Amino acid sequence: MPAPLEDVADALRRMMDLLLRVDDDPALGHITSELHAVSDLLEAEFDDERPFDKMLHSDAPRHDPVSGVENAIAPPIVVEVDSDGTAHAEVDFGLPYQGPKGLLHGGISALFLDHVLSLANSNNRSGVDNGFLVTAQLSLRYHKPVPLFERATVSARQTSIDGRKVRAAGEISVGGEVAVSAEGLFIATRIRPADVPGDKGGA
Ligand SMILES: CCCCCCCC(=O)SCCNC(=O)CCNC(=O)[C@H](O)C(C)(C)COP(=O)(O)OP(=O)(O)OC[C@H]1O[C@@H](n2cnc3c(N)ncnc32)[C@H](O)[C@@H]1OP(=O)(O)O
Repeated sequence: MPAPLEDVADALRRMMDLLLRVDDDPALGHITSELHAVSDLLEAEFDDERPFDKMLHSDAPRHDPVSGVENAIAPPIVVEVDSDGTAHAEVDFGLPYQGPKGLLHGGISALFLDHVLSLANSNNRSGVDNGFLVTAQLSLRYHKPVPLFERATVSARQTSIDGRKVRAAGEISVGGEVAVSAEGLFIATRIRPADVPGDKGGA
């Protein structure tokens, strides 16, 4: 059963989508008041439960803007990793991710590719220094627009390990055709997870 915070994030996703479907209307003033009332309630009743510092260092995968089940910005996608190390996820991008009319925003493509390339690397770290693997370079090629409301596959695989430098490549495909391809260089930081108090996950 999903945790209550996941349910709340899901309700917020529904609302963000609906808000992009309505026209500007004075009647929305009522909705604004209702939303502020909900935020006031959150501030008053729950604000102290997860101190900001704790939130920054724990359970990062639950908060991130791509897979984070507690983050309404995330669809969220579920990334699976095959035995050969390929990471992949399926996603139907909706209106919150729109750039040109009916098409995916190019920056959103970069965000999702960065994330899935990163997971392809973090799931295959043998021989890599034990720092956080962070993106140092991300190069994208936009071959075709990605249509909204169609099943897209985001996939990635590690391509090389060279000391602290790890490379991965991937693509967003729709209908079996590559729409966006990416190559990324990830570097293991000198700071290690063990140096960060309370860290439970992340890049
Ligand atoms: C929950 C899932 C989370 C998913 C997270 C998705 C991934 C992310 O979003 S990570 C966040 C975005 N990225 C960042 O914030 C990174 C910011 N940059 C940094 O922290 C640093 O510049 C960092 C760590 C990349 C490199 O710094 P530093 O450790 O000092 O590197 P340094 O020792 O100088 O260089 C190491 C090697 O990398 C090379 N290098 C360093 N930076 C770059 C770069 N940007 N491009 C190419 N090469 C580089 C150097 O030339 C050097 O190569 P060599 O060993 O051959 O001489």
